[in-house]
Amino acid sequence: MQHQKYILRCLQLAKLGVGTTRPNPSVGAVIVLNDRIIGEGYTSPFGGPHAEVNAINAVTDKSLLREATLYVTLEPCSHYGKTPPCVDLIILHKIPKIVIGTLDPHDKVAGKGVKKLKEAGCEVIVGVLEDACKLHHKRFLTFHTKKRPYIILKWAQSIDGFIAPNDKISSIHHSADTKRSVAERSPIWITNQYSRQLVHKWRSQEHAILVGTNTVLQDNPSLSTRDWDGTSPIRIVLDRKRRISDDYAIYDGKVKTIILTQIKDKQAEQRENVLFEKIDFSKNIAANICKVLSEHNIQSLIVEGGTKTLQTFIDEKLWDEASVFTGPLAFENGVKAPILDAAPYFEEKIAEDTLKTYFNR
Ligand SMILES: NC(=O)C1=CN([C@@H]2O[C@H](COP(=O)(O)OP(=O)(O)OC[C@H]3O[C@@H](n4cnc5c(N)ncnc54)[C@H](OP(=O)(O)O)[C@@H]3O)[C@@H](O)[C@H]2O)C=CC1
Ligand SMILES: Nc1c(N[C@@H]2O[C@H](COP(=O)(O)O)[C@@H](O)[C@H]2O)[nH]c(=O)[nH]c1=O
Ligand SMILES: [Zn+2]
Repeated sequence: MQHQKYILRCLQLAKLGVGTTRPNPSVGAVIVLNDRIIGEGYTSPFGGPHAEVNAINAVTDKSLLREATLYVTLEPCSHYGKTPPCVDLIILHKIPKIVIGTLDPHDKVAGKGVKKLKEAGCEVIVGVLEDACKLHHKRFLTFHTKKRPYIILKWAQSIDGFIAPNDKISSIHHSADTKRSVAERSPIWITNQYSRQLVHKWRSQEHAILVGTNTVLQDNPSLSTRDWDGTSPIRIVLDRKRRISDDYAIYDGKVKTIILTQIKDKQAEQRENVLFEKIDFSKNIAANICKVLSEHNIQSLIVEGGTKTLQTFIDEKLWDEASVFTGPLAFENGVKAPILDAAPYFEEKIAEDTLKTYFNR
């Protein structure tokens, strides 16, 4: 129980760094002596010290470390990256006992951290609150074990199961939408301001965000985190036939944007912050998308629609988590929401909206 209590605290700390530490995982660490926390820390933004180093640095009287226990969500690193190995510092300070949530599958660690600690005479316990630690490190673990990003599907549907009303569809098929200029295009909001702010928080935690062509043409989304204090994810946009013109917000140059297309031309590639990647749209599109994203070292992806794009990931079984909002509006007709044959793990209310969370297990 004692071990669980401190790993839980490590997890609380680790959550504070999510979205800022890539490509490193956001790890949490606490140092305990006589059932009291004497130091704690979490991973600094990329290039900065790891959680264990921050926790050790937080202990003023370093002599106490010789009798203390270090708790950490992930196996301490044993290799030189931007910073020296954490195990060396642990050994240097003669910390006798290390309790680890879960092992690090990274090629350069994978058990070597534990081995080095044991060889130095430390007592090492692995696997305390392991499932919770694996869930917390889901992006990093998925990327290194499955060689693809962790994939989160997200959409908002009306009470009668549509993601947009019909008048939006009619204008998709007349791409020269004469009624609304590009600047005037926006989503029909189904969810309330609190749900939308939560989505911006989620965006700040993910490495990339993907939408389909029709979503861009209809909504002109910016896919930013403007309602949350955090970095906007890399924008990934499907545009097989290059139907999206330069005046859409995705081409504003503010965030790195990758257009997945069949048509690549040198001139288009010269836009600021925009990259074009060719993919095969004839089959296994979700897998082809994952392949390109992995090549860009993208560790996580939130797919925000529309239905065709989301259903592609569902049908190819390439998703890990889904967040589905249901708002109080009824549309009667329109773009039907994706079909997800799964039972929710959680259901909660956000004012009048309902949020269901699914895991693909
Ligand atoms: N409420 C919500 O949460 C959301 C609502 N929306 C709404 O949804 C509507 C758009 O949804 P939808 O029409 O489903 O469109 P999408 O945004 O999913 O775009 C579909 C287009 O993207 C390309 N594409 C996507 N997947 C594939 C695939 N598997 N194979 C080939 N091409 C693919 C195709 O472009 P091409 O034909 O050029 O090849 C296709 O026509 C809009 O009205 C928008 O407002 C959108 C997002 C979220
Ligand atoms: N309509 C709808 C959503 N729509 C999604 O949000 C995108 C627009 O985001 P932004 O770029 O921030 O304006 C839009 O293109 C679509 O992917 N999301 C929601 O949480 N609730 C909603 O009711
Ligand atoms: Zn480290």
